[in-house]
Amino acid sequence: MKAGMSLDDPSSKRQAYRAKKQEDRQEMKHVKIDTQNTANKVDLPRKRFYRQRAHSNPFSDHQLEYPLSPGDMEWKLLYPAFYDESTGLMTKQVTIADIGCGFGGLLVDLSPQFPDKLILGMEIRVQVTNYVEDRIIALRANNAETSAYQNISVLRGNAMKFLPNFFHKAQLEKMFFCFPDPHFKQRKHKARIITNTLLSEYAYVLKEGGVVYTITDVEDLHNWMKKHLEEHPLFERLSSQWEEQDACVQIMRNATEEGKKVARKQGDKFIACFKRLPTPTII
Ligand SMILES: C[S@@+](CC[C@H](N)C(=O)[O-])C[C@H]1O[C@@H](n2cnc3c(N)ncnc32)[C@H](O)[C@@H]1O
Repeated sequence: MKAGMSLDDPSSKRQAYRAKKQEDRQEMKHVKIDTQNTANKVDLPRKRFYRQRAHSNPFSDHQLEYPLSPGDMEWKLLYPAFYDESTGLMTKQVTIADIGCGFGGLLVDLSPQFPDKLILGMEIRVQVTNYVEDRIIALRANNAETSAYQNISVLRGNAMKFLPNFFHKAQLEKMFFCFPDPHFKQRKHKARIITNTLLSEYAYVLKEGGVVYTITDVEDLHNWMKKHLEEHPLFERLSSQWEEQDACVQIMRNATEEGKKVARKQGDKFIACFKRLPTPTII
């Protein structure tokens, strides 16, 4: 705690809470959960201690850590239960990405739906990423006997800059863009997470037949995302019948914190899903 602060001061309470959580996080973040030890219950993190400005500029030079190439990424630190010590290799690779995962609601709900898939949230804001890490630590520790939530993890990253550093070509099966920042003003549109150039990068890391999921409560942003995806030669819109039968669409509608906020206000939710088309052969 900083000198001159008292514990009655809400900001010092937050500092103390964060410092304690930071300590626990360092200790437990990369730990392989002992499935026999079900005694170590961990409190779920409290969101109010992780408040941060609503927006982080994706063009700023944040101090971000990222691997030089996907082969350099130490995934065993994020998914220790999927690391085979005898071979020194991961038994699975990440195939589902939640881009701008916020407080992690989608990750938590997707986890039991896809127990055999590794799911990664990428989030640019530090405190929000810390919250999700602490949430996953608590869920793993509190469900040690079933080994639940071992398949989800989060990392702090700028998805608009470094995706190909993390993922090989055609590695991903699904990418979620749930309630992305709308950047309403025209001069800010270039900061939107779906643009022509970025779509080519997303197409690179997605496998053929993979799916881009989008949902927003802002109609203008929905039209923008739809237009850019429709115009891109490597994506094709999936039908509303397809959306109706897809389990992820149902989860995405209700799981995320933003989605819940919109539901409370009885706002609209606009959904559009697109399939990654085969890359044409150049003759
Ligand atoms: C409006 S919130 C939605 C969060 C979550 N998907 C949900 O539905 O509750 C958008 C999130 O995207 C994150 N974000 C914005 N730009 C990003 C970027 N370039 N890379 C990673 N995360 C980003 C923001 O920090 C924020 O948490």
